[in-house]
Amino acid sequence: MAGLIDFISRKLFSTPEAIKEPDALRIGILGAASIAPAALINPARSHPGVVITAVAARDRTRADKFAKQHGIQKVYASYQELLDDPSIDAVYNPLPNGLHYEWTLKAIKAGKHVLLEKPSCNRAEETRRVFDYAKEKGVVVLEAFHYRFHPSAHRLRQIVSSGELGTIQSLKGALTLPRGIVGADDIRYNYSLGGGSLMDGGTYPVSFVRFLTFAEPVSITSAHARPAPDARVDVGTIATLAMPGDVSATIECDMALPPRFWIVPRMFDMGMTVKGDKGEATLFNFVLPMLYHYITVKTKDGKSRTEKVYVPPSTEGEWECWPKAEASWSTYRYQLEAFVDKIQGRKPHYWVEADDSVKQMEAIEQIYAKSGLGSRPASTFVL
Ligand SMILES: NC(=O)C1=CN([C@@H]2O[C@H](COP(=O)(O)OP(=O)(O)OC[C@H]3O[C@@H](n4cnc5c(N)ncnc54)[C@H](OP(=O)(O)O)[C@@H]3O)[C@@H](O)[C@H]2O)C=CC1
Ligand SMILES: O=C1OC[C@@H](O)[C@H](O)[C@H]1O
Repeated sequence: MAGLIDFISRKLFSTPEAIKEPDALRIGILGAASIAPAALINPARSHPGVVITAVAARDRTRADKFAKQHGIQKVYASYQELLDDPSIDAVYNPLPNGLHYEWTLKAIKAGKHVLLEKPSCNRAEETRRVFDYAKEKGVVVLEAFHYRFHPSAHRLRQIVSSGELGTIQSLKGALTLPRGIVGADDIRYNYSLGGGSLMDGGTYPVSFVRFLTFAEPVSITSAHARPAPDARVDVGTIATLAMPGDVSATIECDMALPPRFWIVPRMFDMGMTVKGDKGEATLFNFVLPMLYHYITVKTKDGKSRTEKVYVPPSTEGEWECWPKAEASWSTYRYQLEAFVDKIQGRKPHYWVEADDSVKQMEAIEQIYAKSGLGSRPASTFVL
């Protein structure tokens, strides 16, 4: 999946290499993770204020190969060695979910800012501790919910908030992948590493529902998990969240949707539909909108329209502090812009606040509790 995203980003959305500023932020990567090129290395190329200077992997040969492939100068054979390098300002943590807590705390202890992959941790309590510690140490930590930095997500929220759809009644969002994309040995199927579909794709529709409604679930009405061979791991989950004001939100995630009627292959679904008493709006592909997306708005007076929002549609109102983006900017490029702005004391165009990340994990844990699978294991790491 990450390889596919990376290939498409490089082929279709590569942006010119920027001339780097002398005081560019030096970022190191913890792990030769598949998502790192798409989420950080490629976006960094066009950012004048960022240089990817180091990578660490548990295996030196793997780190060497990764560094050579991506033109990264320094290589470390352990994550701690990279954290001990005083020339590194910030780290990207794309480790398996169950290691996010430990290595983010260690990075903060080393005085590094952290771009932390989603989901922030296995448990809300761990997320809270991470952000409290970051505050104490005066460093920036950002949960990498990249889709939220792209203008398409904000445009849908603007439509919902404008009242055009009337009183909101329901939302339906998904991130489902057809069978064959995620291998059986993938970290996503490993319970002790924080695996599970809800922890993976499911975090997106949960996060987007919370973003669009400016609210937290009042309760979880229902949650059904389709178990993996390790029954503590969900291959897929479907849940209904009761949101304030009688709004019902259905979220679906799946890492291996079987073909329909055994033969008809399934498509990716990364959409969100919001229905109100005056109309409805759908954002097709809210997760990776840079590849392709559209927003359709249909109102009960018979009108309909389609919008595509690759760059901020205006320079006024809520768009005022958005960067001068190019249409080729990915969600990750927008996210990197905000991460650097925050560290360098500028106002980012959008930010995922600490409390938002904590509440996100609370919602994930509540859904797991309702499905009967329970939260992913708490980290045993003590700082
Ligand atoms: N924002 C986004 O769009 C996406 C985010 N993600 C998130 O990024 C993270 C990584 O995902 P992905 O890149 O697909 O995963 P990978 O399996 O490709 O990478 C995980 C990395 O973790 C390291 N690692 C450390 N300990 C272990 C262990 N015990 N078992 C396995 N790996 C270990 C490995 O590093 P080493 O090189 O040292 O061996 C590996 O490179 C997850 O949190 C996931 O949710 C994933 C995809 C998309
Ligand atoms: O963007 C994504 O889509 C597919 C998932 O497996 C991945 O972890 C997620 O971040």
